[in-house]
Amino acid sequence: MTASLPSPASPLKIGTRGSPLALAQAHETRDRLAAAFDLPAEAFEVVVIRTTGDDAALIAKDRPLKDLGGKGLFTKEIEEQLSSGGIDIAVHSMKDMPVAQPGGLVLDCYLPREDVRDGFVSPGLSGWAELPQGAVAGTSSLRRRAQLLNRRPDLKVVEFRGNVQTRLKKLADGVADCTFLAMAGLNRLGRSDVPATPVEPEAMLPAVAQGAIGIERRGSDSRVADMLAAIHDAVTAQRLVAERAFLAALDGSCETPIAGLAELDGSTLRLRGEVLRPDGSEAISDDATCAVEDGAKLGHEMALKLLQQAGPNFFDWRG
Ligand SMILES: NCc1[nH]cc(CCC(=O)O)c1CC(=O)O
Repeated sequence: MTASLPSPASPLKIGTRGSPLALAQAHETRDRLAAAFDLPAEAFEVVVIRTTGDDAALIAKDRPLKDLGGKGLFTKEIEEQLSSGGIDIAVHSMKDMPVAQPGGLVLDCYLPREDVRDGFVSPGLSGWAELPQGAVAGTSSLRRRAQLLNRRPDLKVVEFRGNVQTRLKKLADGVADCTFLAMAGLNRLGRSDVPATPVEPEAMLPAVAQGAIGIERRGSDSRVADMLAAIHDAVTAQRLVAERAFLAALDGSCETPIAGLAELDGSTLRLRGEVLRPDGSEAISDDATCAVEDGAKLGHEMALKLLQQAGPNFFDWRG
């Protein structure tokens, strides 16, 4: 590499939200870059950026996140800092990222994907089949709510937000009988103490891009582009291309119950997708394969097929 590498005197600035999971992801990114270029950790500076979403979530603790504001609630300030040069890269959970980025910014570097599965958490139980009739599930995810009600219409779902600790406390206090947490988050936080049972994708298809970390950069910054290429995971990228094309064609903001998962078997890509009515009364799904390089096309076509099957008003219905 010809351009100069970061150093303790001139560190590469890594922007992130301040939650424990966001920090863990920023540190993983720093450690991978440091290892790839044989640099000390001090050649990087982790910059915590407070977002409108963080503030809104603090004020309106019991309201669904989707009611708190528009697109990119948790990324706006971070992307502003990236555009203006306050930071050099931004680390994100890809599950929370809109399908398109603001002009001048590029999001095409992914770290190796973690466990994609959701974890079912209910002290003493290993799956929702064991919950008694009418039990209460806590989740703020429209997807998980719709999927669970689709499989167990007798259950009641209540709004459940907050970090891992908060949610476990709510379970202990009896606010709900079970909750769901992404296995990826628990693993990245080293929380093997949390009694989470992984739910197989056949039972609950995960969110698009669940378990994947993406690193955003300025399109004009070729030094950073070269550095990120060294830690980029091509298989994760091929999977996310298909999943995000599926989401984009469905116009999936996080306000629609949508699930999608791509997996590779050699040069074959398998994509599974699901859309649901918010109340879980109906679920439409598809499962198809293609050559790895055709993932975007398959994602787009699968979305159109499901939209056609769903018909008008499918997503409008409020349960
Ligand atoms: N929307 C919150 C969010 N964004 C990413 C993760 C977990 C890590 C991941 O899926 O990459 C979580 C928490 C959760 O779903 O339990």
